[in-house]
Amino acid sequence: MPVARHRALLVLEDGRHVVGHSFGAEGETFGEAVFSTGMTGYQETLTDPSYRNQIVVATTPHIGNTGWNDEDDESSRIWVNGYVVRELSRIPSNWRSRRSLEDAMREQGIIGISGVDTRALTRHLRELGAMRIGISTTETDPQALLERVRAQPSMAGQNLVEDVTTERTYVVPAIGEKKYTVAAVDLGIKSMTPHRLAERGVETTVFPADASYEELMAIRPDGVFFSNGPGDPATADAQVALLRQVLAGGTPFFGICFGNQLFGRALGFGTYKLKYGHRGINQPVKDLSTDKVEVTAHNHGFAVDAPLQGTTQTPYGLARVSHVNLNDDVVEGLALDDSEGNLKAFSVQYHPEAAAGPHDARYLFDRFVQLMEA
Ligand SMILES: NC(=O)CC[C@H](N)C(=O)O
Repeated sequence: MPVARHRALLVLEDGRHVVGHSFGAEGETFGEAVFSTGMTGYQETLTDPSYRNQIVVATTPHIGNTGWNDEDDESSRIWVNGYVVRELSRIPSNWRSRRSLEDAMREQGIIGISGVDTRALTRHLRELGAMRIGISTTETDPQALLERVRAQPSMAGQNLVEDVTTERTYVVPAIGEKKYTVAAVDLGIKSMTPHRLAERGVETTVFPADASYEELMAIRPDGVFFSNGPGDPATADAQVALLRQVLAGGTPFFGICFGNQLFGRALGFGTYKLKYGHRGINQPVKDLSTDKVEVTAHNHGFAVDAPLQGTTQTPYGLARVSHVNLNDDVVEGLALDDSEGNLKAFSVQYHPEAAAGPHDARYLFDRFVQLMEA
């Protein structure tokens, strides 16, 4: 049955506007417009806390085909501030589906707009860079909405860790025999990450982002993990200070995405905002230690500024870039070696946990386990 749809208005901060159809909740919403090229995995994308204060534009023209299930959420809720699609599937069909994408969005108050040429919008964002966006199902005047879009803060300078981190410490048990204990700092963690560790015999204790070094060490961890997360890494000084204590103490460390950016800052490198970021599940990354290329899942708008070649002396050891993006040479991984050349700590900018795939980068969890073993 075709649904009669209300009008929705989308306005970008440069004044470009599009009229489409409302889906999900009604009202008005703002954020940073970012495009994702993943053809699958919208449920994982929408529930990724790293998308806090962002409105996702799906380049894939047909979204919602497999509905919404009870298993694939990456966290307790949808985090995006809005969703922009070309065409919404009218009949979701999958054996695991429990409700439609639209029902899930409506239940959680998330505003969507369909009927938008999202490929044209993406080309525009690629040319001009990520920008602020507003969607409204109540406003009809683009100029009025534009003024409210321009009154929003930009993503640079936003600290969003407190919005997404867990209030209480919790434990994700190992699957099968427990071999290692990891202290994970939740900066916006996705549930697949402790799961990948659990599959390898790791029990993960997930801590709030304001946990102290003493609290982490109280569980006598074999390794410390810093998760992905939303916002500007330059605002997370407290967690950078915590990470420096971990590095000085010598506990093996692994970081993903935001965790990679904070590792970079802890080592003395800077971070900067990319023009439009990497979001999708087909980004080619080269592991500089093996020269192997892996196809990887990404969601980042910031990156670490570090020399691609050579090593950098830091108070914690010798730092080097371990992975690089083959599309644009962006730093995709960092490693820290001790004076004997043994790995002490490492991180990647992309997502080896990749719930929606691809799985090329899963070896990184094995690398973390090997590091704890050593
Ligand atoms: N997925 C993430 O951890 C994102 C990190 C950071 N918020 C960025 O946009 O680059």
